[in-house]
Amino acid sequence: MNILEFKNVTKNFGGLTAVGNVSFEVEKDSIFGLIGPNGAGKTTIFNLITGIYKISQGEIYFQNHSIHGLQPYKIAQGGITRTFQNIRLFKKLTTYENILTACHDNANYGILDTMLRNAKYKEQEAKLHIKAQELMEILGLSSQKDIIASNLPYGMQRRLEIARALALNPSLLLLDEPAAGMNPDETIKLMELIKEIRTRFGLSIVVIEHHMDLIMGICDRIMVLNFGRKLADGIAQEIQENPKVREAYLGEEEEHC
Ligand SMILES: Nc1ncnc2c1ncn2[C@@H]1O[C@H](COP(=O)(O)OP(=O)(O)OP(=O)(O)O)[C@@H](O)[C@H]1O
Repeated sequence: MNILEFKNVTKNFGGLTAVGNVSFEVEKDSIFGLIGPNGAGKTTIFNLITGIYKISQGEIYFQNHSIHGLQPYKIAQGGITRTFQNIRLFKKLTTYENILTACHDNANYGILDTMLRNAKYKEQEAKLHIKAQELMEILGLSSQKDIIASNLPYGMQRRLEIARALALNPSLLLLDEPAAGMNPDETIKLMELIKEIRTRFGLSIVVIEHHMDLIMGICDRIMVLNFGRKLADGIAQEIQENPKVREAYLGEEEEHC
């Protein structure tokens, strides 16, 4: 069963086609990799899925329902959350406060409950704190609990962003270059973490990455974009052996890795 389907999706910015007639499917519970050279259209695909950009042509289905025209907050509430290439955190809040704030998006008490500090409020608050604590532990952030986000090492900030995205209980998680700025050791640990959260939370994941080891090591399927067009898709071995991909992307990237 597919959790996400792109059917002939195009996104134009004036005369520029950032994504041109792209179709692909993401199978439920899988990790799907999105790769391609700079400017290939990868982040535009995330912005189309999350409703930040409106598609010019085609259709996007999430759990078999079109998400065309839905506001970003509706799409997030429906179960798609993401991290960003440029980390977005509450920089002056601590690690714990950042996670707890995200958990509060799921709170279902009203202003009156908050003012009265009644049983409903207290019960919900206790649950949110338990959840924030759990996420902090799973993401390996417990020792950084009271550290202000902007003072965290870069790799920890990326983990914190993932924790915040998970706080919204997604069924599809979009990770935009989660290993950017990480050293090889941090990248290997992140690979293990992504696999673990997929299993633990029963998630499907789409990941954009330039680190080929990470993509090839964790993805069930990979799609390669080049100049907004789909160049190839398949399992890691098929992608690695595809001469068009090697020419357009891998050869160039191997030099950087
Ligand atoms: N809001 C926008 N307005 C105009 N052009 C845009 C906009 N967003 C993206 N583009 C253009 O669309 C193309 C694809 O950009 P996109 O950011 O999706 O690439 P990418 O594959 O994510 O690149 P990178 O690996 O560098 O992040 C680029 O030419 C970019 O300049």
